[in-house]
Amino acid sequence: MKLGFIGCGNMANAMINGIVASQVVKPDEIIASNRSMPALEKAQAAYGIHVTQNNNEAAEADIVFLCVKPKVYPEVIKQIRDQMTDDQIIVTIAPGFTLEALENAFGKPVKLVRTMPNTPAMVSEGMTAFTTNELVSRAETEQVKKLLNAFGRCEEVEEFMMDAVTSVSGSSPAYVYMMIEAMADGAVRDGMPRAQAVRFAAQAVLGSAKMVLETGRHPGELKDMVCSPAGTTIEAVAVLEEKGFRAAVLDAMAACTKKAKGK
Ligand SMILES: NC(=O)C1=CN([C@@H]2O[C@H](COP(=O)(O)OP(=O)(O)OC[C@H]3O[C@@H](n4cnc5c(N)ncnc54)[C@H](OP(=O)(O)O)[C@@H]3O)[C@@H](O)[C@H]2O)C=CC1
Ligand SMILES: O=C(O)[C@@H]1CCC=N1
Repeated sequence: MKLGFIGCGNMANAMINGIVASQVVKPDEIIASNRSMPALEKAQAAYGIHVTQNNNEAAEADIVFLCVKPKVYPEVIKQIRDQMTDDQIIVTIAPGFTLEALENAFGKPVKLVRTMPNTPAMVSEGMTAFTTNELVSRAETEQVKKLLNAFGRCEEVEEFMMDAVTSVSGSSPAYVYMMIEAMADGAVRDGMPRAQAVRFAAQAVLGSAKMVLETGRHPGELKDMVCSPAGTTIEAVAVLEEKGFRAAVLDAMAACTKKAKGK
C-alpha cells in the first residue's frame, strides 16, 4: 500500500512520524510533496520517505492525504483531479470541506475520507475523527483506521459532527496550551522558576486527562475529589466560576464551530 502526502507541514509530519514509527507502512512506500524544498529535505532525513515537489507524483499513491492549508485545497484538487481513479482513497484534514463540496470539486466519483486530526499526533497522542463517503468500503475504512490509529486514537463520526470535532479536539490543543501557560504564570508569580512551572502545569493536565480516560468517571466527580471542604481547591474553583471560566470555554468553542462551518 502506497501513501502520498500533499503538503509536508506540521500535520503531514505528525502523521508520517506515527505511521513510520508504528511500522504500519514502510518509509519506502510513502511519498510526500511540498511547494518548497526545505520541508521535504527535513522529512526525507527524518523518516527515509520519498519526496518530490510535484504533487501529481504524490497523487499516484493508493491513499492520498491532502495536508495543505484550507485555502490551498481548491488549487491542489484542481491540479490532481484528472489523474485520480476510483480505486484510490483521498483523505482530507481541513475544516469546513464537506464530502459534498469535495465530490463537487473533484467532479467525478472518488473515494473520500474526511478527517479532523490534531497536533498531539506529533507525540502519537492525536485524536482524529473521520467520516467517509459511500464509495469507501468497510475493508478500506479499516485500512484507513489503522493509519489514523498510528498517531493516536481515532473514531468514526457522522459528518454533521465534524465542525464540533474541529472545536473539541482539532483546535482545542491551543486552548489547553493557553491554560498551561496561564497556570505556569501563576506559579511563576508565586516564585517558581518558569521551566519547572511549565513542567508541573503540563504534567497536571496530562494526569487529569488520563484520569478522565482511564477511570471513565465524570469530570465533575473527579473535580469534586480534589475539592476538600473549606480547602484550597474550592477557593480556586469559586474564582473560576465567578470569572466565567466555563462560559468562556463554551463561547470560544461556539466561535470555533461557527468558523469551521463557514470555511
Ligand atoms: N495545525 C493544526 O493544529 C491542524 C491543522 N489541520 C489542517 O491541516 C492542514 C495543514 O495544516 P498544517 O500542517 O498546520 O499547515 P502547514 O503550513 O504546517 O503545512 C502546509 C504545507 O503545505 C505546503 N504547501 C503550500 N502550498 C502547497 C502546494 N500548492 N502544493 C504542495 N504543498 C503546498 C506548505 O509548503 P510551504 O512551506 O512551501 O508553503 C506547507 O509545508 C490544514 O488544512 C489545516 O486546517 C487540521 C487539524 C489540526
Ligand atoms: O486553526 C485551524 O484552522 C486548524 C484546524 C484545526 C486546527 N487548526
